[in-house]
Amino acid sequence: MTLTAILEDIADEFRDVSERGVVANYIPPLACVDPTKFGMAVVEADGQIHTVGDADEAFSIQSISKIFGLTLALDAIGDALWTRVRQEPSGSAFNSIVQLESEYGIPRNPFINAGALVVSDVLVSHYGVQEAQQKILDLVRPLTRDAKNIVIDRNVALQEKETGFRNAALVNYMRTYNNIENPIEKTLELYFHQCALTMSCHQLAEVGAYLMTGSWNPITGRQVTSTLHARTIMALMMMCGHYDASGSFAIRVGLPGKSGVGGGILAIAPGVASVAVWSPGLNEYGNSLLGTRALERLVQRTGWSVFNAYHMK
Ligand SMILES: NC(=O)CC[C@H](N)C(=O)O
Repeated sequence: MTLTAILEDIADEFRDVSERGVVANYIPPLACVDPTKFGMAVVEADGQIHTVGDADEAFSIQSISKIFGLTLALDAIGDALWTRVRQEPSGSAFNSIVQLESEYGIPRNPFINAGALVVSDVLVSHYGVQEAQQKILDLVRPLTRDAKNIVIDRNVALQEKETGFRNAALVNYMRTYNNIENPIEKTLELYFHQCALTMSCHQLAEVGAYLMTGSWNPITGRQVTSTLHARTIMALMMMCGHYDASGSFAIRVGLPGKSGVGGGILAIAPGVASVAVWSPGLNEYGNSLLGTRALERLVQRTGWSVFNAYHMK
């Protein structure tokens, strides 16, 4: 069976499912997204792409953008980043504050909100708010064949700013431990704008393909980061990419993955495929309900889990 046929099977299976999770409602524009949307895109190692459903419709990638912020921060300051954020799973919700007090304002990892806010603060110190936003766009846009609607949605960023009290609390709290260097408004501004990156599954699978190859984009041949940074990012995706559901994602799907509250997930089969899925309804952990199930199905059909011993046969 071809990959395209497998994707069509998966989309067929989920088309009429009524239990689709709940769209994120704490960021007003995300609350209006149609929960029946479903798209999937797979880029293979040779750059070939397969898509199904709403794979060309742009959505808010939210926390998936933390991958790109982290890529830039590692390239900017290297290992110095790890003095300000750790490399360990948190076992708590994406927006949790509880560990910060007993751990002196040092977040567990760069994929929970507190950690991503530190990454944003690093980028603000290094580039300034405006230039850092441009750096993020300049990182992702050249990695896809068609980047014209990859934008930062200012309305999403603004509306999140107006309701983002929890993120403001996290930054303020870390500042009391001197783990935020800039005025909190600046760090938050970059964070909200980064989260408001908008692209389709088709584009996201192409943009993420530099992780699949271990550092370069298979479409353009362009080197994106170092192999060490790509490996670090994927290890963190495996351990922390789905917050307090990262363990069950690793068991069910077995691929490094990163979710966002817009309902997207980017998952990487190293050396094999870069996969993006979008279904806006979320489970209780804030990860796409059907997106996770679709990835689980894909791996059952292809054997792509990194924990499969099939390649040893
Ligand atoms: N998990 C997510 O996608 C969270 C991102 C969102 N912008 C927030 O900070 O709450």
